[in-house]
Amino acid sequence: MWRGGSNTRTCKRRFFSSPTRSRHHRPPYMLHSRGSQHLKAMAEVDHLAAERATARFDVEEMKVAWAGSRHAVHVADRMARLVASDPVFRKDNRTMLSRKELFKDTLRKAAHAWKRIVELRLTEEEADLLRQYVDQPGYVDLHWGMFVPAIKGQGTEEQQHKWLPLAYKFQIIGCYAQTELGHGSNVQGLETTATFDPKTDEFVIHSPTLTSSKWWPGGLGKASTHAVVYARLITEGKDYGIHGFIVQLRSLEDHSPLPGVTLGDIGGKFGSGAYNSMDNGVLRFDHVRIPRDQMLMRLSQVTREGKYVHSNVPKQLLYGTMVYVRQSIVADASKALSRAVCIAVRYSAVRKQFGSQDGGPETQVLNYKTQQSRLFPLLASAYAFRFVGDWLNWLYTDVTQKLEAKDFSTLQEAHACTAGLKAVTTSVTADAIEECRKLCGGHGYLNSSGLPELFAVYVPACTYEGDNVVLLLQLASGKQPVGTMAYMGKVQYLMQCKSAVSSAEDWLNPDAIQEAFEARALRMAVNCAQNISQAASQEEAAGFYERSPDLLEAAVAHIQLIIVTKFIEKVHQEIPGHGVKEQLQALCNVYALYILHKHLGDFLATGCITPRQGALANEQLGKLYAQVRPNAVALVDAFNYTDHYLGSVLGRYDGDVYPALYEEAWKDPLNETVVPEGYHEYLRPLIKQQQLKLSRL
Ligand SMILES: CCCCCCCC/C=C\CCCCCCCCCCCCCC(=O)SCCNC(=O)CCNC(=O)[C@H](O)C(C)(C)COP(=O)(O)OP(=O)(O)OC[C@H]1O[C@@H](n2cnc3c(N)ncnc32)[C@H](O)[C@@H]1OP(=O)(O)O
Ligand SMILES: Cc1cc2nc3c(=O)[nH]c(=O)nc-3n(C[C@H](O)[C@H](O)[C@H](O)COP(=O)(O)OP(=O)(O)OC[C@H]3O[C@@H](n4cnc5c(N)ncnc54)[C@H](O)[C@@H]3O)c2cc1C
Repeated sequence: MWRGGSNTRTCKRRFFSSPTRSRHHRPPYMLHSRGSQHLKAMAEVDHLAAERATARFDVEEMKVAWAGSRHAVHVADRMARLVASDPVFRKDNRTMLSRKELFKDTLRKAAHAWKRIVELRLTEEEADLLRQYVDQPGYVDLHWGMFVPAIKGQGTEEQQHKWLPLAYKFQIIGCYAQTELGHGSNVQGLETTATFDPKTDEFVIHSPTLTSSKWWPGGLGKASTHAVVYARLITEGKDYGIHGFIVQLRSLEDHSPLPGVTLGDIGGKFGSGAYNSMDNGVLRFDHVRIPRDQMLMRLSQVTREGKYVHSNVPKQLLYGTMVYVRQSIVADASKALSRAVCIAVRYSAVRKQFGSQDGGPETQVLNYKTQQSRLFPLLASAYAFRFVGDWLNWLYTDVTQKLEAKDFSTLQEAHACTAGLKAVTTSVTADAIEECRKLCGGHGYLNSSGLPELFAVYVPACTYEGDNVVLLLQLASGKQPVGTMAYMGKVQYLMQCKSAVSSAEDWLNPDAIQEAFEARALRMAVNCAQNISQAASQEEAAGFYERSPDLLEAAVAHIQLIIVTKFIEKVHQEIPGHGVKEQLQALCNVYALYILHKHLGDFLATGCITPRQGALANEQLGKLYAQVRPNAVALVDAFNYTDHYLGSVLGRYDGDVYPALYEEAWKDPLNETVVPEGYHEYLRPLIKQQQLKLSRL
């Protein structure tokens, strides 16, 4: 009832095409010289072979641990290769396309992807992987990711029967039109109205103000024929709040907007390429009439007479589509983070700076302790997010099954976990991609590194599907000591316990880590509760408002505890493959001790550990980095990404970075001509003028 979509992992992102570039414009030495042969010869070398040889674990088995099963590795491999070998899915020039070219390219790729899906009779799992590897955000993401789930979750059986077959075959294209110009976070504040007219048995959809214009929905601007529109339901003169309605927007014959519908794209967005492949849109209604049966009526109904009837279910089920997408966003966080980390680790193993004595080899930057201390926690976070994503997917499936049986007991827990994990994993991932760019030095700033576009595509995840701060504040309500809150039942013990750690090695004990994280989260929550009641002698809401910055930090502590706990649980399981469990154990400890070190203030202020124990954690962290170092390249190989999917000259599997960087530069449109356009207009007159002035002196 609550979910709407399949649990297939999802991912959003960009595309691109590659305008053919003439090699004639390359300098002659690039075409025929010894330099070119030299570059070719170098390309046959695996610069990372020595790194791979030092790995102390079975990489193939780690691929299974990462992907979840041997079957998952196999399917992902096939789909990644299918995309990488198809010229339509080329993406090396995406950042150089104009907005119009990029959008058309997105339409072309989506159509081609669909053709391949039908021709090859791909399963839903395979089709979704194909969509991910095509790697270009587009209307299909919202069609499959929100429009279909909204109908599944909120539509009656008849409505599903009518609309889903049309959507499944792309006879209609849908989007999710909730956010307005004036309100996004505050869903209850939306202004669009759906007023029931009993005379005609229709709803009249209307945008009464400028701020009621729908604004942001992906796929709305240019592609969608239909939308699930969220509007205030008004019947018998009474406003019953926000409900979903299926509304046709464009003609199925010529794609023109239907009468009373005004719509378009909201304009260019952050970064080149990136999310600009998506047609986020604006939409206004001028008294548009739809049949009554296009209100999504699973949760509540309006009768032929106009009577409002609400089924005996929590009204928050209306938000089910958002919860579904939030859990898929958590799974996606590990994908985006692991891509960035893969690029930064491989490049750091290739890149050398300083350290040469008497002409000897320079130091790989990956050997610098500072590089390790910035990069390895991100590597560990990628694995941590992967496993917590799997757990959240399980939780989501479980709550969905319970809801089908009218058991709503875990609804609040699922909402809090999806909201909190979405907020923490996306914020960390966005920051981490930027950190990976810095870790790659100057070359990281080039589009060909893949990192600028990855960042630009990823960073709105901190905002869409719920602003991260707004979502974290949701954790502060309705806490009961069940599920992931169960540790709160140990309040008496956790409020006074003292960590027994007395050596750096003691921090390798998962119980020591678990206890410190539980005590910190609990004490921060209790402190907040006390401060709120002190701040608000009159009213709790005032105290909540006053202390909301502290609540945010307490919410983050709770979510970090969940991530650590799920990683520890994962490592306790049977994990096949030589050395795989040991590596995951090390990464789990890196993750936990890194968080402890970074948030040391919380642990000290709440008295969970002493300054000496904090120092021991940091000492152990350094030892763990040394343990990770020889395995680092193999640990990112285990993500099993093709060079096509990574889209980065720095992250190439063979580590042959320099020829690739050099080649890539010549593909820039500026290098199409030796003398730039504008030379005769602006440069030559300037130079000549100055020469003339000088000659007069
Ligand atoms: C090429 C062909 C390919 C073929 C492929 C085929 C296969 C494909 C298969 C799958 C593909 C999937 C693809 C997926 C891709 C997805 C891409 C997505 C891209 C991202 C797009 C982004 C879209 C959007 O952004 S949509 C808009 C999102 N908007 C928001 O998130 C708004 C945020 N605001 C809110 O959520 C709420 O308003 C709120 C929670 C902040 C506040 O709500 P409120 O005012 O109503 O509530 P209160 O704060 O008063 O709370 C009352 C009470 O309710 C509890 N609560 C709140 N929310 C929930 C909930 N969701 N569930 C349960 N309970 C909830 C709250 O805690 C309170 O509880 P109390 O106990 O305290 O009363
Ligand atoms: C790329 C992208 C794609 C999107 N796709 C869709 C889509 O397909 N369909 C759709 O319907 N929407 C979509 N959205 C809209 C998106 O869901 C909203 O932008 C998002 O929910 C944030 O809401 P807002 O813009 O109203 O932010 P605001 O709420 O206005 O946030 C502004 C600031 O106010 C703060 N703030 C707000 N409320 C509080 C509070 N109570 N306490 C403390 N601080 C607060 C926030 O933290 C933030 O710092 C998309 C947005 C983006 C960027």
